[in-house]
Amino acid sequence: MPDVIVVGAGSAGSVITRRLLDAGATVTLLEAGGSDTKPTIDDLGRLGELWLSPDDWGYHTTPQEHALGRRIHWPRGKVLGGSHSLNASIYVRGARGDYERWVREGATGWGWDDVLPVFQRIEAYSGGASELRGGDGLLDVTDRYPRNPIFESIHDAFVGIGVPANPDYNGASIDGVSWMQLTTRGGVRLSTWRAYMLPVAEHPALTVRTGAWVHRLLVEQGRVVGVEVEVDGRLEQLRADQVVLSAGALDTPRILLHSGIGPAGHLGDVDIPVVADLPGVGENLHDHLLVPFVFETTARPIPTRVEYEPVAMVHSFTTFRPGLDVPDTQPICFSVPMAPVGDDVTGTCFTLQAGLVRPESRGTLRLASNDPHELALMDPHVLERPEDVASLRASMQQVLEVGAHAALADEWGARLVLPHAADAVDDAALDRHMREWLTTYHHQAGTCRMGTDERSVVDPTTFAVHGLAGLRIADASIMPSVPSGNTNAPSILIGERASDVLIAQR
Ligand SMILES: Cc1cc2nc3c(=O)[nH]c(=O)nc-3n(C[C@H](O)[C@H](O)[C@H](O)COP(=O)(O)OP(=O)(O)OC[C@H]3O[C@@H](n4cnc5c(N)ncnc54)[C@H](O)[C@@H]3O)c2cc1C
Repeated sequence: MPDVIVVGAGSAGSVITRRLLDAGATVTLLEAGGSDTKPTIDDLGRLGELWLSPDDWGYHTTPQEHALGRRIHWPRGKVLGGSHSLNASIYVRGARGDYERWVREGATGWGWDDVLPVFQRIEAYSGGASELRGGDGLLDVTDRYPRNPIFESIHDAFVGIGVPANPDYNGASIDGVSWMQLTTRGGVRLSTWRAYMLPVAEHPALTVRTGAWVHRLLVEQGRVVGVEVEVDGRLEQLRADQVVLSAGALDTPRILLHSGIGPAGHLGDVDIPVVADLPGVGENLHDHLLVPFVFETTARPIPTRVEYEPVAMVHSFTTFRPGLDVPDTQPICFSVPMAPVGDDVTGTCFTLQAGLVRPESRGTLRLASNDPHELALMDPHVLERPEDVASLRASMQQVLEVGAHAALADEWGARLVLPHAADAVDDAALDRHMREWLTTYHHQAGTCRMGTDERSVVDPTTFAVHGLAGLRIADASIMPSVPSGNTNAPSILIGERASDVLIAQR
């Protein structure tokens, strides 16, 4: 019998598996997706080709009332490496205040001073080790890559409108405009699957099963004893001493609900017998949001992308909302159009995406039925809270100012083509654009949040699910609230800290 079953070979699950193997455990790693050997995975600039491909779960939200009733596509990695195999590989720890907020939200032991050494342990930072950065971790983090000149001008434009340049947003402060730090090696995507697991792929105590879709947990007398998994259309039962769910913010709660672990009322509605009445499972669903502004360059073309060149290199963190100690906005800039433009646009295009990263709106993930094959109902309630609209509006106004700065408008002849400048004249027009074009920033979190109150799901110290033995959860679902930056590094952090606990308790 294997010691541990880990469900999900994504950002967190790959880390946990490696650390457990190093500590002498026997591990079965179950991954619903397949191998990560495609060139589109290697090359960060081709990430868009992976969306709605077999490597993407291809999820969509329910119709969003405050986004003109649109269903928003939520790509999620269904492949070794998980979402780290189809993301932009931007490495952002988040702000000190994000983790202090986690503590206030009930995640005891997750303050900045607790997490900093773990971030350092993860990183092999191109800038080298310091009292704030790690130099010899398993994951390469680099800002040393050839820079496309359009990004030099975008960076200059941010500085030109008064945003401070920050040479290391993962250092003393997150604030300001920065060159992104990416998880690549030799220019090629480096997921945690590749960094942590490939070197031990032949380990005798490791079994990796791809195409293994876990439907539910096996629970006997309050103890999780294994999983039911679909492989090639057939159901199997696998047993272990411990099960770790690292299936991500959308699939971890889905597996729990199909196991009868969740709000009793909802489970009754979909005819699933209640194993544990945990009202917080599937609650607190939230995400970061983006709104694209596409500019055509009429004075000179953006140099053609070369192989492995990332299409995003610059981002910026600013706090607009009064009373916050962390940024509420993080615009992200692309050297390509990130939304369709009209036939009249013949030049090259870049995109400045306004970004909301301190959302207050909260939604739910629920089951449509007791059939594990059926899409879950994911309703993040985007833009329900007025604070979110205000922050996003401020970010939109900031990127319009950046686009109009001489570094772009004069040097490149940048002109707004989405929305057309004539359609971006007043608040009402910008509000329409926001709701029409809003997309995900891909940072869903919080659906099994850590805490000790009655609506929390996971104990912040042990990673155990309240009231159940034999089960741990370690992925983006346990974040009490999404940090003010991209969620990959915090998910890896969660994987590292969960493995510490599992190893200590063996
Ligand atoms: C398109 C995109 C771009 C992004 N860009 C960035 C970025 O640049 N920087 C950043 O910091 N963050 C980014 N993110 C977010 C970041 O990748 C995620 O927050 C992070 O990967 C989450 O890690 P996780 O371990 O929680 O889940 P995942 O990495 O998603 O891992 C979950 C794994 O579980 C598997 N799984 C799910 N259900 C089952 C099941 N029932 N049975 C078996 N296996 C299952 C999945 O296939 C997957 O491999 C992006 C995400 C996406 C989708």
